[in-house]
Amino acid sequence: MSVRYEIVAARHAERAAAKAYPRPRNQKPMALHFGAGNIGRGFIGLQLSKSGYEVCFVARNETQIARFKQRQQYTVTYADESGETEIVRNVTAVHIANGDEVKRRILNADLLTTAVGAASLPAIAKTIAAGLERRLATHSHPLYIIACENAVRGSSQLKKYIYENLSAEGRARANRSVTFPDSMIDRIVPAQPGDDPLAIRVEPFYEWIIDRKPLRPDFRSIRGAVFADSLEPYMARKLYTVNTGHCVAAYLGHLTGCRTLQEVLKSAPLHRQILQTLEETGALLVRKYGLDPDEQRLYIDKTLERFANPAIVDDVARVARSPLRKLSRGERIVRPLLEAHELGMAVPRLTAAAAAALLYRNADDPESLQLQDALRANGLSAFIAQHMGIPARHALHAELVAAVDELRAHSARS
Ligand SMILES: NC(=O)c1ccc[n+]([C@@H]2O[C@H](COP(=O)([O-])OP(=O)(O)OC[C@H]3O[C@@H](n4cnc5c(N)ncnc54)[C@H](O)[C@@H]3O)[C@@H](O)[C@H]2O)c1
Ligand SMILES: O=P(O)(O)OC[C@@H](O)[C@@H](O)[C@H](O)[C@H](O)CO
Repeated sequence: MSVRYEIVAARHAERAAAKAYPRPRNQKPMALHFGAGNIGRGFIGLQLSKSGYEVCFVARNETQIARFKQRQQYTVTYADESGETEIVRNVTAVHIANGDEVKRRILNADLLTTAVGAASLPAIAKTIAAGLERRLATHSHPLYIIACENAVRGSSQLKKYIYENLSAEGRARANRSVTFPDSMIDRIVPAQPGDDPLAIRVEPFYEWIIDRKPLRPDFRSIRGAVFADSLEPYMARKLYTVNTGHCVAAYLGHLTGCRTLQEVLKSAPLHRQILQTLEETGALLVRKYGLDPDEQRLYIDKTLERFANPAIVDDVARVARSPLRKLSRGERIVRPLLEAHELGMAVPRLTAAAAAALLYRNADDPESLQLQDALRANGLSAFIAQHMGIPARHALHAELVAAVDELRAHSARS
């Protein structure tokens, strides 16, 4: 193909794309969602479809993509006594490696969401930037990009990765028409057994809180989402209760040979330890983020009930996954440890939970093997200082080392 032909073809494509806006009134708004995994199908796709969007998943699994294209719908079943099932309609999918199709979808999207795992944001940012570059050269229709990950200010993180891959002109244009509201999502969607690659089973509870500040009047509301002027307290409450509690349950449960969260919560001593840890982080949330103590107590009780939900089977391995991420400084273990310490609050249970995380090893979890390799190669103290960001001079450092020693001694005895 000659260079001249390519230029003419590209201009033709851009002119055709420019005509796509404004979109005909009868056409549904379009959402492009990266990651057709548990939360993508079990929460984000469902809410977007209910909000009137046509949803296209950007996925990696060929079988799943073929089924999406063929059926254009899938089912979500609620894990409670009702056993109710909803049909999610107006969905399709495209493979992440199909660059042209992904770009075309980005060109026409009104909303772009992600649920790929925080570690995959840099990788998908490249793909999104390539699509944005083309879109922004063509039209300036507003686009909202919301990362729905367990990550602090995930959309802002994604924005940074996308901007690193945009040209200077692309960045200037993106500043005018692309908005990245941060959000917090909560729904337990365990790994799904079964033959159907699309059907999904979810707990009935959900929370999706979106930062209201950057939204303009053109933002199309999302069914079930709540808009908050300050995301921080909601984010901290969820991270330090649901995710810290989950971690404690999974890492302590793993040490005692439990395979599911349901099994862990049935053990009275483990249940007590999880509760006591959440009382520590709860006290921190009340003090630092001004939460109401009674409401926090109810939130903790509800959270433990959700963990124990007998209508789902949530593997310890899923909840414990990626311990290097979970042991990093801004995450669910170290962040509340440091904040509590700064305020002079004692957190022995949380320290013990951190020790359990440090001992986590599962042959199927590559991060857990890296963690154990790092501990073997450089020692516990170096890991606590370098990876967890708690230097040797910090009082918590010695407390953590002591907690790990105690847990190792205890494991050796039992
Ligand atoms: N499952 C839950 O209970 C839950 C609840 C709240 C938040 N989250 C968060 O949602 C995110 C997704 O979690 P999940 O449980 O759905 O995980 P999952 O493994 O079920 O789904 C992730 C999906 O992203 C896809 N993916 C990963 N990297 C990709 C890439 N580079 N390109 C294209 N696709 C890619 C995977 O193929 C997979 O389908 C995580 O950030 C998680 O912390 C999960
Ligand atoms: O997804 P992760 O690995 O960050 O954390 C595991 C679980 O704690 C998490 O997925 C919860 O189920 C979820 O955050 C509930 O909303």
